[in-house]
Formats: sequence, C-alpha cells, structure tokens
Amino acid sequence: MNAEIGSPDPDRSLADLSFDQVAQPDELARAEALRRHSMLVKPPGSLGRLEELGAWIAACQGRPTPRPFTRARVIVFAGDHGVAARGVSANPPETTGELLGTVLAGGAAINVLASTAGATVRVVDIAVDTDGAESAVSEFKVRRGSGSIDREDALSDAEVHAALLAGRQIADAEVDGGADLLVAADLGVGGSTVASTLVAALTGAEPVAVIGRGSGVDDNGWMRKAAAVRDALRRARAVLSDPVALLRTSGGADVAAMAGFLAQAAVRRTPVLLDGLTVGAAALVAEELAPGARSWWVAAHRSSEPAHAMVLEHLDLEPLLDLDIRLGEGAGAAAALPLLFMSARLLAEVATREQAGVPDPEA
Ligand SMILES: Cc1cc2ncn([C@H]3O[C@H](COP(=O)(O)O)[C@@H](O)[C@H]3O)c2cc1C
Ligand SMILES: O=C(O)c1cccnc1
Repeated sequence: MNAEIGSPDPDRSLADLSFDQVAQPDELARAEALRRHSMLVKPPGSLGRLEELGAWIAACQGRPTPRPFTRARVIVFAGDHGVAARGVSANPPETTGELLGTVLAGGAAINVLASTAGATVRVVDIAVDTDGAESAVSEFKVRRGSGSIDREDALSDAEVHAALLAGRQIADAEVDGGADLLVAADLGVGGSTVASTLVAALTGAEPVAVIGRGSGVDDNGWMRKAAAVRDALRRARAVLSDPVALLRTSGGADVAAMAGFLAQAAVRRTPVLLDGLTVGAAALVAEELAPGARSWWVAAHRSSEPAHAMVLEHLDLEPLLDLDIRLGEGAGAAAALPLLFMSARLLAEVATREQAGVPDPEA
C-alpha cells in the first residue's frame, strides 16, 4: 500500500511550484454587462442572480456580451487516502479503483449529470492504489495512495511538487484545448476525512464541527473519523502557514493536483464552477498558493457536509444551489452548469427594450 511510483524528480526546484500572478476579472466588462442587463426586455434586476452570474462570466471573458460556452470540461481527480484504512469511510479502500472504472465506463452519476448538461468528463488517476496494475488514465500518477494523515505525512515534498505540477499541466492542456469552463471533481475513499482536516486547519474550526458522514459512515465510523481528524489536525497545525507543507502533511496527491488545477485555471483566466467539500478544501489551498484565484470561481452548491459551509464562508462565495447533494464527484457542479450556460446566453441573446419596442420603465 502507498508505495511510491518513483516518478517525482527530487531535484525539482521550488520555482517550478510558484504560480504566476492571478489577474482579476475585467471590472469594466462586468459593469457594462450589468448595464446591458438593465436595458433588456424585462424589469431591471428581475433575473436575480442569473444577472450577476452573467456579469461575472462577462468579466471573466473580458467582454460585456459573453460568448456562449462551447467546451465545459469536468476533470475527475482520483486518488486513494491511507487514512481510509482507519475505518473512517462507509466503503473499503478498494472501492476507489472500482469507481474510477465506473466513471471511465460512463456509468457514474457525474457522467449522466455532465452529459445532460452538455459537458465532457475526463478522468485522471493521480494516486489510486491499483496494486501494481496501471489504470488506463495514469499519465499523471504520483503514487499509489497517499499516507495516513493521522500519523504520517500524506506525501513527500517531491510528490507535492509532482501533484501540483500535474494539476497545473492538466489545466494548461484543457485551456489550450479550448475549454472555456472548468470543473474539478474528487474521487477517492477517505477523501472527506482529508478535506475536513484541511478545512479545520485553514479556517480554525474545531474538529467535531467539520466532521460529517461523508459517503455514509455509521456512528462508530464517525467516531473513528473524529479521532483521525483530531490526530491529523495536531500534525497539520505545525505547518499551517505553508500551503505546500500543509499538502505534504495533511493532503493527498489528488487534493494537491486539484489545488494546482484550480490555481492554474485562475492564472489562465478561465472560469471554474466549484463542487462540494473536497474540491472546496483544495480551493482553500489554491487560494493560498495563488491569491485572488477565488475571483475566477463560482460555488455551484452547498454540500450537506458541515465543513463545506466553512469553505464557502472563508472564500466569501455564495452557492447557487442547495439540493442536499453530498456526493462529491463533481455532481453539484455539474447540476449547476446549465445556470451558467443560461446566464451567458441571456446577456447575448435577449432583446433590448428598444429592439422590442417596449418603453423604458418610469424613472
Ligand atoms: C459509490 C460511491 C460513489 C461516489 N462518488 C463520489 N464519492 C465520494 O465519496 C468518497 C468520499 O467519502 P468518504 O470520505 O466517506 O470515503 C469519495 O469517493 C467521493 O468522491 C462516492 C462514494 C461512493 C461510495
Ligand atoms: O461534498 C463533497 O465534496 C463530498 C461529500 C461526501 C463525500 N465526498 C465528498
């Protein structure tokens, strides 16, 4: 278990890890978009948050009238977590490999949600414990599983570097390939224990306040999860101010890759729809790695995991949906994709009052 693959280059310099400065979305385009909304054939403000969302898309694209999205991409980052062996999940560790196969075969919830919304799904095996065998999607594999964060580091420094770089390269490749809207998705048994630890570490929350049922752990499992997060947090608190050290101590290769991906999407001025707790934990780290990245993200939903509310508060993001989704896997983000598609097209396609011959509202 958790054997190193050996690909990370120990000589990789720290400079490789730094993210370029994040520019902010275009405020002029946002203001122009809001002004355009007030001229469309509807009472001003009557489309509520769809108007704000449209203006955010305009700001991200740097044009008052957004282009409709043509290539929304969901990237599933799969990885095992050593802490799963502590009985913190309702599912045995080997489930991750099976889930990876299911997403590849198109049979998972994310496949259906993304396809319904008109997005495509890509799966990457960052750290699945495939027991010697290689999966079909292991180009970016860092190791098999990550260390059990309650008593050992999740990763070595070289592995954190490799995982961040993997996320950055995946974001670059997607943007260069024409992706205009990105979603990061988590897959890995034990992921919610790791995510809850990172959230408690970065927001100062008490361990018991962050622990939820994850994929459905029972009362005894919840107690084991609470003990694991408490122990992991003790180790995390020693490295709080250094996001790379935090990923090494308390993260995992898949979470680190998601953080690199989210940071680089912002560097590449590409909007991102954030999913639930696990992606949210990666987003907290990404904001530390690339300050200002959060301006390029919209929170799709509020997961029923308690720690997710802390993520949203910390990043000052207001979720679009609250559907009691507690899956991870990018499901909440995929469910909210149509709202973004609609918001972009509304600004581009609804007639103005002038075009429709409808008089302006009384001043
Ligand atoms: C069938 C199944 C499909 C999933 N899809 C996402 N998850 C989610 O649940 C797991 C994390 O929860 P925990 O920390 O409790 O293990 C991750 O795989 C996450 O993506 C799933 C879990 C299961 C069982
Ligand atoms: O909200 C999430 O990301 C989540 C919820 C349950 C299990 N895994 C992830």
